[in-house]
Amino acid sequence: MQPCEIQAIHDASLAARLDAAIDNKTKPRGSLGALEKLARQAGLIQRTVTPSIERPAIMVFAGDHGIAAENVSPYPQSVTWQMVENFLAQGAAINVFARQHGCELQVVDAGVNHDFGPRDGLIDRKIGRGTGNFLHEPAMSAEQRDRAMQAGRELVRGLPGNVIGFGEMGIANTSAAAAVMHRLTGIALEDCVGAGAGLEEAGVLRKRGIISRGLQRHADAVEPLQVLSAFGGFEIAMIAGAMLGAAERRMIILVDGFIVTSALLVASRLQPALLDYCVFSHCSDERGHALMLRHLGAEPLLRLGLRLGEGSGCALALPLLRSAIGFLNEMATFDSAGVSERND
Ligand SMILES: O=C(O)c1ccc[n+]([C@@H]2O[C@H](COP(=O)([O-])O)[C@@H](O)[C@H]2O)c1
Ligand SMILES: Cc1cc2nc[nH]c2cc1C
Repeated sequence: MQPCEIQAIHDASLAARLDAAIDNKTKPRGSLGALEKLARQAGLIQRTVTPSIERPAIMVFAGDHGIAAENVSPYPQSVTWQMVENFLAQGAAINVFARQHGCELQVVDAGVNHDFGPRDGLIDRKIGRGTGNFLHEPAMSAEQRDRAMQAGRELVRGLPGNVIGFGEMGIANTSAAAAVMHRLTGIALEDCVGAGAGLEEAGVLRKRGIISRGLQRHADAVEPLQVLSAFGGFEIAMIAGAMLGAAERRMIILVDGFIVTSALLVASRLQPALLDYCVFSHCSDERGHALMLRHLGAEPLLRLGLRLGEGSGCALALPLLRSAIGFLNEMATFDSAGVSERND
């Protein structure tokens, strides 16, 4: 990917003005909890005390994984393209939630093992027909990885709004994400590998054994970009690049579940200030997600036991972001409403 530099959002004087604006609202200080942090973050990202949400979008990136050949998922690989068809037909959970919450949805073929042909509503950025099986070869070449990241970055440049959520669809991508997590964080493999789309415990143990062999096969992959090409998916690489592109444009980034957060693990190693732009929509039920979030110092907004992907958590968190920005812009102050302030 071409060089990029993300600026930290810190600005002491704006932060002080935002804190004063938040504290002057007619409420006990701090009583809007996480919404206050969110309002402050939105203001710092947009460099204003009156942040706004304009044309929020969710981008769902789909890709297939060579490691699926090892039966690490309870579902066949064909579900990836079938779910893409479902997205295009407006029938998936993310279609419902995006509609409900006034959010545009874009579907990107990052590397599905299926020929869709030219299709209305499907953005074709196919890097290949699925990645290589990381048990035997790198998931992708450095050239494919860079092309995927650049494509993600450029897709975001074309968006009209200032809020973006990221989702994914890819059978076996929890195996890719678990390998990336283990290698980049050093967290024990058993804490990184979970049920994915619904394996029983015996299946999870088997999956862990396969990922462990893959990790040994690529023992030399240690730098973030090496780890991404050894184990990652085309959708994971494209999301990593798109996140960097979104932060370059100072957009608010909604982070979904386990796989999307693994893309952030990679991208934030390259540009740590990227984390300033991220809103962590939820903590997934996938085993490693809570630890992944803790590793990033992230506090998720929701804990709903979701483990779907598709960007579903982003759509569900969008109303909370609206409420945070809404209270900052619309609530009365102690002064304007004639309400008495604290005694001290
Ligand atoms: O977002 C999550 O936290 C999440 C957790 C578990 C599974 N998924 C979804 O399930 C698929 C991957 O599961 P698997 O078992 O095939 O690796 C993929 O399409 C993801 O969108 C998503
Ligand atoms: C049916 C199905 C839908 C999904 N959506 C995201 N990941 C998924 C995995 C499966 C198996």
